[in-house]
Amino acid sequence: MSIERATRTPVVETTPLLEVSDLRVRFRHRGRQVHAVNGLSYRLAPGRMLAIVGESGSGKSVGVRALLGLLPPTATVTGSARLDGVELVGLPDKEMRRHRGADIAVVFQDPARSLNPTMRVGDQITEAIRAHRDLDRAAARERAVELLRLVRLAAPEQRFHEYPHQLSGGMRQRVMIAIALGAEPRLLIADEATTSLDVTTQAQIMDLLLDLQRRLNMAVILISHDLGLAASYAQDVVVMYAGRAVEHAATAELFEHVRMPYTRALLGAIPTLEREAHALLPVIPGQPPDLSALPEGCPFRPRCPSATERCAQEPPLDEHEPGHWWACWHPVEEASA
Ligand SMILES: Nc1ncnc2c1ncn2[C@@H]1O[C@H](COP(=O)(O)OP(=O)(O)OP(=O)(O)O)[C@@H](O)[C@H]1O
Repeated sequence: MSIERATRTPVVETTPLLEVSDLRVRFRHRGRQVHAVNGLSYRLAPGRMLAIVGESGSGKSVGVRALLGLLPPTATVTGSARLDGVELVGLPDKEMRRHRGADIAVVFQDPARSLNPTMRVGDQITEAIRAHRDLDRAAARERAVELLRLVRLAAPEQRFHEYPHQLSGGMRQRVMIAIALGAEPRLLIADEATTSLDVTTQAQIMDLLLDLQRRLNMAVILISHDLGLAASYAQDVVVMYAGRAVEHAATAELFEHVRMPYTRALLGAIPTLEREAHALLPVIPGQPPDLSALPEGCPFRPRCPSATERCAQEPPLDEHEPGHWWACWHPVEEASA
């Protein structure tokens, strides 16, 4: 996909670009097995933004790092993640490196740590472009300036020659996005990419991501603990708990017709002031389960007000209503939702 095609009207396609099914990630850690991702399944169509939300430790990051081959050697990944039909799980390192950056790119939370402090930002973008595309240095540099313009960095020709410390946090994150776009990926993963930014800059970066997603018909996965951000920008939402998707639907459907008690607890746990400030770290009474000693049955059971004996058996993630999946024996009734 090229920038030249950027003005193309996005096509709403239903064939998934990414199909994750029964993804599992275990870590060997101090003689124990940490079950970080436990049968995660979801789909993402091209040109859509999917938010993956959940409390800290629910497996959001590990679940996407597994797609990128960015897990340490202590991790074992099983299940399936197909990107445009290509199976990513078990892909040899060399092939994974080819896909990473080229087909899937990622922007992390901390641009200061992701950028090389000793290199001019323009050179870093140029390098990223040349790693994936057969362009000579001059053409790649021209393209780098074009990308800086695309991510709406003011005075891109001048910024090209600057070092990361000369830029603000928001500008650095724009540079990271430019680097991620260098190879024209089909899928961009933003892993808490705006969390360290102030509210105004956060909104600007999110507007930029949304605009790029639409103009380039790119799929975006937004990993966030901020439900307000997910509700404002994403078209689809996956709610994760203890390494599983527990509810999945289009955003409006999910927030208007919450069915999973965990999602409702997440929503209910957001204090109003924080909701307005978009600084959302929901607090639900009780603790998430120990991932090295997961309980039998529904993992939310010990914290769930609706739990019964039936919950000792794990509920499957089923499509109970068209486009709305949940994993619960006792879904929230419409009236009380
Ligand atoms: N290298 C590792 N070895 C052992 N356990 C790990 C490792 N990396 C992650 N984990 C565990 O996997 C679980 C899921 O982590 P993950 O980072 O995906 O959570 P998250 O939902 O993204 O949370 P946060 O919002 O805090 O980043 C956590 O309990 C974490 O401690």
